[in-house]
Amino acid sequence: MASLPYSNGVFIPTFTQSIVLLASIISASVYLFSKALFSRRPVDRDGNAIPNGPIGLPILGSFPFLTHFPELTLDYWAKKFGPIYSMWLGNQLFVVVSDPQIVKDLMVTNGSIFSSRKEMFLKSQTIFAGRGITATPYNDRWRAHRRLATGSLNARAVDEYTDVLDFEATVLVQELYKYGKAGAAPINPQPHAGRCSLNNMLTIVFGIRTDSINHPLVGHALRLSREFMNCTGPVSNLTDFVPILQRLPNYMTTRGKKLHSDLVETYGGMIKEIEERMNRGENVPDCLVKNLILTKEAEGLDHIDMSILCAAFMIGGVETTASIMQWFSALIPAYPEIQSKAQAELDRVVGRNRLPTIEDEKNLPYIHAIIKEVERCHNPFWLGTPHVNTQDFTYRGQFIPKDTVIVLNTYTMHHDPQRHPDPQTFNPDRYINDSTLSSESANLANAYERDHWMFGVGRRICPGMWVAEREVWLAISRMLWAFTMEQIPEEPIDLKEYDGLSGRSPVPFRIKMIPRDNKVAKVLEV
Ligand code: HEM
Repeated sequence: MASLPYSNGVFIPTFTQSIVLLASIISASVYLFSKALFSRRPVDRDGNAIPNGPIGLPILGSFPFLTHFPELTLDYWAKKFGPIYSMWLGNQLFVVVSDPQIVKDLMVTNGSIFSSRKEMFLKSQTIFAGRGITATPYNDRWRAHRRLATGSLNARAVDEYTDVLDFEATVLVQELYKYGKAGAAPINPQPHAGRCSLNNMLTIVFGIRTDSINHPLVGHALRLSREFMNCTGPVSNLTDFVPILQRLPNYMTTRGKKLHSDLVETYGGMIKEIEERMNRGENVPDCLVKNLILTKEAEGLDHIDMSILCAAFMIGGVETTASIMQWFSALIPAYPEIQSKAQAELDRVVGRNRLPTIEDEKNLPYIHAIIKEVERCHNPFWLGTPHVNTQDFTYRGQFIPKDTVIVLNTYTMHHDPQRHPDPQTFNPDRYINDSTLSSESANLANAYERDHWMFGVGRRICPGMWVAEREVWLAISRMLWAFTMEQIPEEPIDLKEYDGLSGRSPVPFRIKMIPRDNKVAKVLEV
């Protein structure tokens, strides 16, 4: 019997044994990896495989490539793998769609299949506790919430509170004037834009507003929205895709639970106050919460449902519109010639004795174009809010199994050089002949003519887009009417970096907002 090569009880292989051992390990690894790979490329009954895409790492999939600026990685892969490709994040299959016609075919034409949501561990299960219109799967609960949301946000409802949006836009410009010391002091417009959006949502949802940027609710509500944006993101949390991590204590889960209780405490607390006032017979202004309280039995809503629905409004409706105003004010100081052109248009149509109003919008195509271009260049949700298909589906010979997460790759579509020549350049002229509202553009028959994809698509398209467009238009047209916005030479503005994971706004910056003439103080009454 051949003696075994032991030394002090430790196995020391000979050269030949080492080769055999190494070869066995390699072939076992190759076998396991290719088996995993094969099982990760499902096929339909006819043998059609899922769309091609990056291979990714074992267990993690493509997650490690998406941690910072994920939209740039998705864009890179779109160029490599084409307008529809797949990727795995942990155990979850994603299909990334980067072509308007494919988006339309899947999410609009087959909207009955592609309109659900994945109940992500952190966002849906932990923070929203299975409620909240944004994260709810395509079911009766979602339908009820969507009906309630649309009732408060559709075009007709928005007409009814345009005076609120108008008032808050004036307050915004007044505040920028005062805090910027009539152009003498540098100012960061971000918190002011945040309060403008916050007040609009507070009025629509709770029938209240804050009277100053120092009101405690301003800081608190903006912190909650920011925390939500920092905790969630369609491809940001490994916990969502590696189920074992969900059972282990971890920092993100703790943060998610804390955020859930803060949202319920804050917005649920405000709902209770309104209900108490209604029970005492006090006059409560018309608002979403009043409507929810009056219909909660008929709609089968409990306290957590109502709290999370209101939280979804306060999150979805504040950081987003504020973000567009913030990107605008971060970007526009670098383009004095665009400002001058916009101001010439405003002076011609509106004059210097009053602020622009929503009725002026149709006569101010260049302002309209500036806003669309800001939205194209700085969509706060580059990855949108992904949809999920509720049935297996084969599209152009590519299999998309049930429960796949479908990502609308808006970065690639917003930077398609065929649709937007020289796409990295900020150039409002590209929209000068597009007089549509985004809510109208979303319904164009030709998907390639849609202005941009910022509000999502299909049955889950943002129901807040009418209010958002009007609010943003009033704020931006008035800023342009009142101020020349200038960079501070020693404080360059970083437009590449951003804050937030799921919704993005510029990192803090300061500019000079110089009143254009002495009519500004007079019209603003400051
Ligand atoms: C610039 C502003 C806004 C942007 C960029 C934005 C973007 C989006 C996007 C991308 C979606 C997902 C659409 C999809 O699934 O395809 C969405 C959904 C939603 N948005 Fe907005 N939004 C904005 C303003 C608002 C406002 C002002 C509200 C008002 C409360 C709002 C409320 C909602 C709600 C409730 C949903 C969930 C819809 C559903 O899942 O059925 N959003 N939004």
